[in-house]
Amino acid sequence: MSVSLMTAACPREPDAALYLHRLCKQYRRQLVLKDISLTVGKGEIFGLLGPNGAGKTTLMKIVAGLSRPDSGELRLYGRDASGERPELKHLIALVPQENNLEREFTVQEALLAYARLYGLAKPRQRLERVIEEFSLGEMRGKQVGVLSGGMARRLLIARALLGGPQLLLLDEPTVGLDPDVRQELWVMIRQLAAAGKTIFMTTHYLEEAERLCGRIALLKAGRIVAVDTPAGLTAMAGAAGGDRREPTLESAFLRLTREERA
Ligand SMILES: Nc1ncnc2c1ncn2[C@@H]1O[C@H](COP(=O)(O)OP(=O)(O)OP(=O)(O)O)[C@@H](O)[C@H]1O
Repeated sequence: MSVSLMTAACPREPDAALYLHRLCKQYRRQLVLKDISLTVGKGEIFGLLGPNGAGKTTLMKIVAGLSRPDSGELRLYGRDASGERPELKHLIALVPQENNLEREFTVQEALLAYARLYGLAKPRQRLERVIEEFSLGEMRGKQVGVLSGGMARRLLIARALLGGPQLLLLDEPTVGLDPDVRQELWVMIRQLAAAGKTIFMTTHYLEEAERLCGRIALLKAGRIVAVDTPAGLTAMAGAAGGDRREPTLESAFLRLTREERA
């Protein structure tokens, strides 16, 4: 099957929350990201999918400003973000895959410490706002180390929102969580997007991507092989034929990301 790069209802660059053009990243001699071009509109829930080692976390880190691209363009809300960008610091927040909360702190202390570390104005006011929005009131005195996986994840997202970012980067937000908690987080993510936040997320759960994401980019060995809606990607797999079963996002994922191995 030949792979075409499809782009469904791609937002125009001036309106974009995130704009990437021919972005490349190399680690030692390995080219990890190759000519990544992508536009994510404001308020979108956009999924970045791909097999292990495809480059998802590397791309997340670059967008978050934790790593620099070697070449290419990166713009956030119309502003250049490929180099030093202190003025964009509060526009964007990354919720990492691993729980990096200080276990000895209480929920309240963890939030306050973060607000102070990032020099946020009115830290107590911000703290109270996220505690209310994330229903953390009963947990505020609890030690972080005793929180359930779901509560810790909720706290990580609340912490990321303290600075009022417009673009939220979620790296595998529901990994290791039970189905109930996962669904709770989906509701929360949808509410954030409905409130105007842009969500750029990675996940290995195709059902999650299908339920949450308006559009998905499939990354394979550092290259984007397709960008489309979940339905568009599924249809692409169906159109390729060769399989009598009903096409699914999973079959699309497997086809498109296994292509060159065949
Ligand atoms: N700091 C680093 N130094 C050298 N190579 C790295 C570094 N970080 C990542 N890589 C390599 O870059 C490639 C992409 O890794 P990355 O973690 O971005 O993939 P991923 O799609 O997030 O994978 P996963 O789904 O397993 O989390 C891999 O080959 C990895 O070994």
